[in-house]
Amino acid sequence: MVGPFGLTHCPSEQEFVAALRNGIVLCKAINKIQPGVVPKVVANAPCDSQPSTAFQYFENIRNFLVAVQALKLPSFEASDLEKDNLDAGSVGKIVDCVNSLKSYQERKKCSGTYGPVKYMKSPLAPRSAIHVQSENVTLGSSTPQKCLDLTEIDAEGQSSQNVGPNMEDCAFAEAIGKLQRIILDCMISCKENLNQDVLKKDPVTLVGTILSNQLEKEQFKPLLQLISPEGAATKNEPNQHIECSNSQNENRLRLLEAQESELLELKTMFQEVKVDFRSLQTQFQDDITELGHNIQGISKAALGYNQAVKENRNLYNMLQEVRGNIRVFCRIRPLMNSKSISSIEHVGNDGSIMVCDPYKPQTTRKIFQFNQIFGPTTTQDEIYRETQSLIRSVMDGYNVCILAYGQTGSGKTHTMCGPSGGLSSNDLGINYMALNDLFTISTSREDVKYDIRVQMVEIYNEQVRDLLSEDTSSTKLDIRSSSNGLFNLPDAKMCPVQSPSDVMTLMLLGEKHRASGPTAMNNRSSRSHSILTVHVNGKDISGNVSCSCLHLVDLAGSERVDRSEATGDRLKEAQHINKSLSCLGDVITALAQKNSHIPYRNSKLTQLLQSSLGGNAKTLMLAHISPEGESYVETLSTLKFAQRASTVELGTAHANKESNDIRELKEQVETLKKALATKEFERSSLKLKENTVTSERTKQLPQRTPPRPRRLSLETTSSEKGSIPGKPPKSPVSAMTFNRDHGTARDKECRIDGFNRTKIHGSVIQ
Ligand SMILES: Nc1ncnc2c1ncn2[C@@H]1O[C@H](COP(=O)(O)OP(=O)(O)OP(=O)(O)O)[C@@H](O)[C@H]1O
Repeated sequence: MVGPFGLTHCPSEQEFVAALRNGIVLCKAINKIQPGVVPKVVANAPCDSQPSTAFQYFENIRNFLVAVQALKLPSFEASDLEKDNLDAGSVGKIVDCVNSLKSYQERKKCSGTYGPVKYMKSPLAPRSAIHVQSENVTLGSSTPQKCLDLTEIDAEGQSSQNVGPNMEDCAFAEAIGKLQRIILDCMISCKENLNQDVLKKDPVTLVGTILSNQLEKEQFKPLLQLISPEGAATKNEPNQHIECSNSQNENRLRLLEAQESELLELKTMFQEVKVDFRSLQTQFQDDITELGHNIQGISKAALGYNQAVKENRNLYNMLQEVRGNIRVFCRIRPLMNSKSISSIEHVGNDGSIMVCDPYKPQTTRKIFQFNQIFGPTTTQDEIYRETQSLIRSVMDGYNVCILAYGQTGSGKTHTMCGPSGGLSSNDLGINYMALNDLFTISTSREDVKYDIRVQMVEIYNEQVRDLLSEDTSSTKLDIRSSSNGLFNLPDAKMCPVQSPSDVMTLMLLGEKHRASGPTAMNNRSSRSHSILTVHVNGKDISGNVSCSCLHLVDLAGSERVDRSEATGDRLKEAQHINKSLSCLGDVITALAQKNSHIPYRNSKLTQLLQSSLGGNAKTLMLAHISPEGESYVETLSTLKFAQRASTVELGTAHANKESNDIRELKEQVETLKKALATKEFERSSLKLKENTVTSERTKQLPQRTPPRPRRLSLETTSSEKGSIPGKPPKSPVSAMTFNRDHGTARDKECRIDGFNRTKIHGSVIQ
């Protein structure tokens, strides 16, 4: 059907398969049977065109197999044609396919129909590839079983050619066919591997090498005889000389030239690909370098930005410290309900937070700015680390107050007492960590001796209760106003602590006594405000003393009673909680607006927090928010409250430290004050006596001239003695009033104030 393609009448299986390997013959054949079924056949390239690649040849096979399958003829795998897969099964399949194609063609010719196909079975018995190779060692020594009989197939083609091919022509044609196949095989394998070494060779040398390599193989010896009759004649049959005609030589030459030019083109192509590849590689490297530069620039900018943000925050904190503002941190609890949508839109690393009602997305977003924001993944340790410096300043004599504020269930107790609400020693909150830290500092400072004492109270339904007393029901405490105008709890139990374990025991006791109960918003809701106060008194080796206190306040959570579903006792508690928080809000607002009157007296909570909110303490508010969209209103209210608190200026905090000299002077002042008080007492009783005597005398002698009051003479004498020149003499009454006011004053400022005034009057005493 396709004319001769270089096979002998009885080719071996390898020869047969090799002739079909490029798929050209198969495609041509099937196109004859079914015209156009393989529209594009990649043929052997002419000398002047691009050489076909192994891949393109593979395309031929693939297209052929698709067409065969479409005709429902027995098929084979493309890999069956590969040299390494020449086992009997593969060859058998290929032969079966070709035979069935042939019978299909014959049937079509006879009947013109495409009836069911009966194809011929392969004449090959299944044998292993090793057998096949070993049996076909020499050309022409094949047996009928080992070789394919293509006589019938070739008959048609040969009939059109000259009849009676002589042995010589036949052998030569065979040799040419073999030569073609060898070169084709080599080319295919060269293209498959694209081995640079092969392609680098001079094409003529390359073809020469290929040929000599192949021809040296045992099976091609007869071919060698054909090509080089002299050599062969001397070796084997000296009398049999095969003459090659000029035209045949020319053919061979042309073939070699074609191969040569193909190889050259291949080489050029390879060089071009290499150049392209190199330029691509260079471009890629340039791109990578540029990308690296860009990334470096971006990371530098990011670093700079972070640095600037950090500096900004530090400056802001410093400014707040100088102004003595209440510092505000905000902590966001993790979402408890996975079905809820978060109302937190963004948390910036500069302490900003943006919130939005997720159920009303059209409402405007609100942005708040605090000293620090802690996201839902922040750990207790991280929170403590940020508050540590503040807490540590207690040891340097500063009063410190940390307030946990927020709606019910937002995590205040979690932060202050730990996840278990302080009932377990395994998970700890700021309270415990702070005290632990204070002990660490006290042991590390060997030159200072510290005395640490703890008080723990709660404000439940507007009553102050001692949490460290065994019987809490009977320990209602009264808030007393001290001489310095501040409120305190002199009757609250003050427990000295020596170690963290003492603290733990006290805290567990306190938390056990604290009022808590379940609500719809929190299973274990704190129903009271708890205040843990740590009093620290330090004395160093030179006698300098410091005294300070740390208030750790866990406020009860504000709640909407419709949401907390509080009734009965819970409702009463909620009302008290909300009222006292509202009083706290009023105080904060008044402080923020710098009003002259601050309504501390409106609730027990504000009374007790007066020194922290309006004194010289360092105060930190830890605002807690729940991220659930359902709590958006409460979240907004907490954030607004915290924002207002952050504007409250307390003034620069002072350390309550006294050097030894000051203390001695103060003691001196105290002694002088006492002496003065005694003198005043004596004077007033003397005056009283004198008055009594005078009035009695007046009664007895009404006509007599009234005597000169002795008091005046006394005062004049003393004034003359001790008064400062140019200053008017002081009235003894005013001096007495002063001493009564200041004699009992305990706070530092008043004592210093008292000391100054006593100095003025010191001369009077002297
Ligand atoms: N940061 C957090 N990580 C994990 N769980 C938390 C966190 N904050 C709070 N919770 C959990 O949320 C629940 C409520 O917390 P918590 O009791 O501390 O709230 P609260 O603000 O003190 O409430 P209330 O004011 O009603 O006392 C608890 O189960 C607690 O474990």
